[in-house]
Amino acid sequence: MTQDELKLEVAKAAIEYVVPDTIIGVGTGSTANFFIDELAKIKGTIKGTVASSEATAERLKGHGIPVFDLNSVDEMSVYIDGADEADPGLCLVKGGGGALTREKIVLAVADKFVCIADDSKKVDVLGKFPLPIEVIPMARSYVAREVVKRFGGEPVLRDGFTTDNGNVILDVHGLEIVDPVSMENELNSIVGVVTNGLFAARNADVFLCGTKDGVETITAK
Ligand SMILES: O=C(CO)[C@H](O)[C@H](O)COP(=O)(O)O
Repeated sequence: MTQDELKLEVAKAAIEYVVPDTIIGVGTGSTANFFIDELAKIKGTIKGTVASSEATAERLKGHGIPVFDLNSVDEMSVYIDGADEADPGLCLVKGGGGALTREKIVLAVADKFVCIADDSKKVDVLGKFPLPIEVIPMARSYVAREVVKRFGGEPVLRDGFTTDNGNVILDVHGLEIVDPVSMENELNSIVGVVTNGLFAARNADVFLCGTKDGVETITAK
């Protein structure tokens, strides 16, 4: 099975978690795109969606799926999104597509987080994938120095990339992430950091993991 076939399988499986007559939070990335295409087939059963990026909003609207401004939404049954890494406790690294901040905001409103990914994203310890940090542009050098001072690693500016919020991304290579919750909180306390790609303080509730033997449903250990 190709990676795209695995992504399609988890996207289909995620449809089971779509609650009729509610608003659904939708993530960003290639796996989320497969989910959007599946959601289009049952669009009449939901009230609508909130998108975690401009790209996702565009794809949803292209299918004729209603997209609400988060400020007009106070209840969301589920948030469905991909990940770059998932550990056994379902703490995640996200932000490979640069949408981490809006993803975290949309997730904050949702009752449940269903992560969808192929099994290449399953890891024992987070940190092989460079950790994205969204940073206010004028603070990038300061934040990079602080990250190295506090955690080590090598922050690299994502060249030519601006987030939907007008900010830059530092991808931190070579981090040893032993305590994802405390690292997430401490990184967020550095002035100039908008947010970082650790989804640990609020982790996934369910991980639908695409394997060659089918979709494995994993809940946090
Ligand atoms: O966090 C993300 C975007 O900011 C994505 O969920 C993550 O990068 C996974 O993407 P893909 O499904 O394309 O592998």
